[in-house]
Amino acid sequence: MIVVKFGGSSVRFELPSAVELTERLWDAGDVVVVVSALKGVTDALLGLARGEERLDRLVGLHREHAERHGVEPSVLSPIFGELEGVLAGREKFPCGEAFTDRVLSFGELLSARIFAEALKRRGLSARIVEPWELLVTDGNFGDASVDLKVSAGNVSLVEEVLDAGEIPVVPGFVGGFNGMVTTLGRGGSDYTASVLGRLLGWRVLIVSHVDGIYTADPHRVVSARLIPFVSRGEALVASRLGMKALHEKAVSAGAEILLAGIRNWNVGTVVGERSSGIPVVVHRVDGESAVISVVGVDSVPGWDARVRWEGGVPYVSLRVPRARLGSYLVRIHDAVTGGLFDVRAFPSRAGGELSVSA
Ligand SMILES: Nc1ncnc2c1ncn2[C@@H]1O[C@H](COP(=O)(O)OP(=O)(O)O)[C@@H](O)[C@H]1O
Ligand SMILES: N[C@@H](CC(=O)OP(=O)(O)O)C(=O)O
Repeated sequence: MIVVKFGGSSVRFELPSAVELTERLWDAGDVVVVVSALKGVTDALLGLARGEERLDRLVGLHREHAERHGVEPSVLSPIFGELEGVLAGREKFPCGEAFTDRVLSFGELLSARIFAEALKRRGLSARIVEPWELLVTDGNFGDASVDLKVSAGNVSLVEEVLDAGEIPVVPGFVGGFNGMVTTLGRGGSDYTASVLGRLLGWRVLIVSHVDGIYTADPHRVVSARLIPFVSRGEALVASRLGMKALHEKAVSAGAEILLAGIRNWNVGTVVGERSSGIPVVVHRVDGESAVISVVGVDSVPGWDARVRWEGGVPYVSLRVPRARLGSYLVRIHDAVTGGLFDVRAFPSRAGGELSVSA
């Protein structure tokens, strides 16, 4: 039994693989699917809410995506009709933030519809579960937190779908508060999955373009290596300091999280009790400078930086010019991993011990 979450890159660029993985997991046991909006769509919806984006571009993008994957585009028409109504009725919302959140929620609603239809095309039964019915939030528009106690009472909405032999497809990133839609913060679909994992008592599989958590962003540091086990404390600090592979709130929700790549389905990292004791180099941009932090160490050889602690996890941070972020990342990564980190001493991925199964 597993909650599987597909990120924006996976649903936009690797939909057949995501659907096939879901089918394999479903063959092995119960599955709940959580999807993000197609990559780039949440930003486009933000533009739409601000009057800076055209609706027809979004309609075209989704219709084309549906068609490419054998899904009849007209299934999306009622959702676009609803979005048009929302855009025309801005004054009905109590505040601008409530309007924006409602508009943003359409990205996940559209991708869930396409995903559910794609599952049906493979002969599987699937049903969308309304996320605002399932996850009750604190009403903090744009960055809402889920009330776990209250939401626990709604898990039956997922169980009913499973009992009917159907795969529940839950649009991520969205919850509800007093009849209004609230979003859970950018990147918040991980959080949706983790909350569902916690409420159901199931493990969570986060599937994205990367196989797991690396010693640094693998798109920036070619020598970065996968870390098989990352403790919740380490993951929390790393995501808070800018590590993009996993949302901070997803870690806090407390479920055991497996991270896997969409192309090979290998589980590269497990986030839970265990730690591999390997540092993670993370970064975030802050205006004209960038802050590089190394999580899991109390010093960086050759750099004068003060150690800080959070939840028993040490880390050091260094501010560098933004324009030189790339070269600093490589230098710092190699300084902290070079001596202590013999790649051969660690399995390159936890997949050797753990396979993706429900
Ligand atoms: N330490 C890290 N380990 C793994 N990925 C990282 C790390 N730091 C940043 N990232 C970034 O996190 C992103 C997560 O994958 P992505 O495919 O963008 O997610 P999604 O499927 O949700 O769109 C990758 O683009 C990767 O470059
Ligand atoms: N679509 C939302 C939520 C999300 O989690 O997306 P992704 O899984 O693509 O990071 C966002 O862009 O913020």
